[in-house]
Amino acid sequence: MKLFNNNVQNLLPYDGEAIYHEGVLDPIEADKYFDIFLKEIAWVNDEAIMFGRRIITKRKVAWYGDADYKYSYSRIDRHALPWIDSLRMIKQQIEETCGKTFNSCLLNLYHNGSEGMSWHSDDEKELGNDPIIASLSLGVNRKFSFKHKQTKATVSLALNHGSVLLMQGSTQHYWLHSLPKSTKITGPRINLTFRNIIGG
Ligand SMILES: O=C(O)CCC(=O)C(=O)O
Ligand SMILES: [Fe+2]
Repeated sequence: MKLFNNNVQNLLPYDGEAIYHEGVLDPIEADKYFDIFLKEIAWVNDEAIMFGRRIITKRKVAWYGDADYKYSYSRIDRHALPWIDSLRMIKQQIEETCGKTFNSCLLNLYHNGSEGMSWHSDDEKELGNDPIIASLSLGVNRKFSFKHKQTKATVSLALNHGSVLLMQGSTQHYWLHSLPKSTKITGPRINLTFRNIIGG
């Protein structure tokens, strides 16, 4: 495991901080966690209400946390499951590496490039004013993009196997982010976003 302090560089030109750390997990460790999470996480298809209709996504999700937090987005209430050992271990490793603590984790499973995540900000009130989000990527490398809400400036990067992207400061106020779909991508990816739910 690498420490975070070397070569810290903000990818965003203004109005937020996004710091990318390659190789936080070495490939063998990252492979191990990918296999464990694929098997052990209680994956479910995500639901959202759009234009008054209930949509079921192909992407799978799961949400774990310290307590039975209620968290709402896309107009659906979700309840956190209690941590399992493998998640507790990786959470501790991420916390030590980035020097922050987290009380919940939202996981995403993208089976292939036909699944992605559209433009959004993680700005739900449960996350507090300037949320700190640590996003661990496992599996195939995928493109990730930011777009500024006013200037429309974009910043893109690859999120590689075993990397962590830290988003903090005013990022969620000013920037949207997305995981674009790509027909070229045939393999699966698991993403863990560690967050803090305030006053859950
Ligand atoms: O899969 C990713 O890297 C992005 C996930 C994301 O933005 C989210 O869960 O809010
Ligand atoms: Fe997000």
